[in-house]
Amino acid sequence: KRGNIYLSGAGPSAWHEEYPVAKGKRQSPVDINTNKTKFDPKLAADPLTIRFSDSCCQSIVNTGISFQVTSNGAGCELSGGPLDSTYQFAQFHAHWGAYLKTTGSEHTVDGVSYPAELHLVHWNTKYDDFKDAVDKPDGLAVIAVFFKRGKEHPGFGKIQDLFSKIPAKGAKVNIDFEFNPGLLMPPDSENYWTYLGSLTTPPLYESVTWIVMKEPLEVSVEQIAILRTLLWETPNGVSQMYNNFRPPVPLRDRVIRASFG
Ligand SMILES: NS(=O)(=O)c1ccc(C(=O)NCc2ccccc2F)cc1
Ligand SMILES: [Zn+2]
Repeated sequence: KRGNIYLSGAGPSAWHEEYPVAKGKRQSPVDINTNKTKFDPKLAADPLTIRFSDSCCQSIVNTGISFQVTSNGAGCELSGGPLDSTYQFAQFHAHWGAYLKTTGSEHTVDGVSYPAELHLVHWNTKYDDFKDAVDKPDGLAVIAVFFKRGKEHPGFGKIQDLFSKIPAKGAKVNIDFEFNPGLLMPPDSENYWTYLGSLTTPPLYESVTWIVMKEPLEVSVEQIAILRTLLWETPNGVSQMYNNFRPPVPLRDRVIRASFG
């Protein structure tokens, strides 16, 4: 169906036709070549401060290209590290691959994909609101957490239990239990890479300071499979949602900094 940005036309490789910025200087995602990242002691000197609260997640919606847990941001703020101001949490969603495939994440590390990638989206509070911030060069900060197959993650499972309630694009339910997005941070969230990039879906605004956690979060193989039980529209009708990721694009004239040596 026309509406599916990954499956209509030639998919991500055709986005530049409608969104010329797709071939811009600070697009995302990128491959993180660990031989070319640069340790920046300033990132360690001013540690990233990630604050989440138990009461910040209001609802979960099927956006037609992922699930999205939306927050009013109360008590959920990000500052320090590469950031020059305070960013407020707005939502988290994910991107993933297909059954029995190793692809799925958007960022890759030394050319290697993870099966899925979580994005925790924050907006710069120097702007009035998310919509005002979304297209400014310093408007957004997104924490990316890779998922890897391992032990079950009961916390994420509580969110996945809601997937059956949002079967179609636009479907939305309230989250009536406490869920602290901090549960989705990897055990060690001091080690990260950071670079200036963009939204990874149209309109691809070059407004994101990316903070990519080095350590992946373990979830079970079943939980990776449950991501694909969400549904989306395709040219052949409604089907399981998968491969909702943009592959890496050229780094161009950027250096990815590391918070660790
Ligand atoms: N995958 S990601 O890089 O983390 C990403 C984060 C947020 C958006 C978004 O808010 N799009 C809707 C949107 C776009 C433009 C203006 C307002 C919007 F709500 C898109 C991609
Ligand atoms: Zn995303």
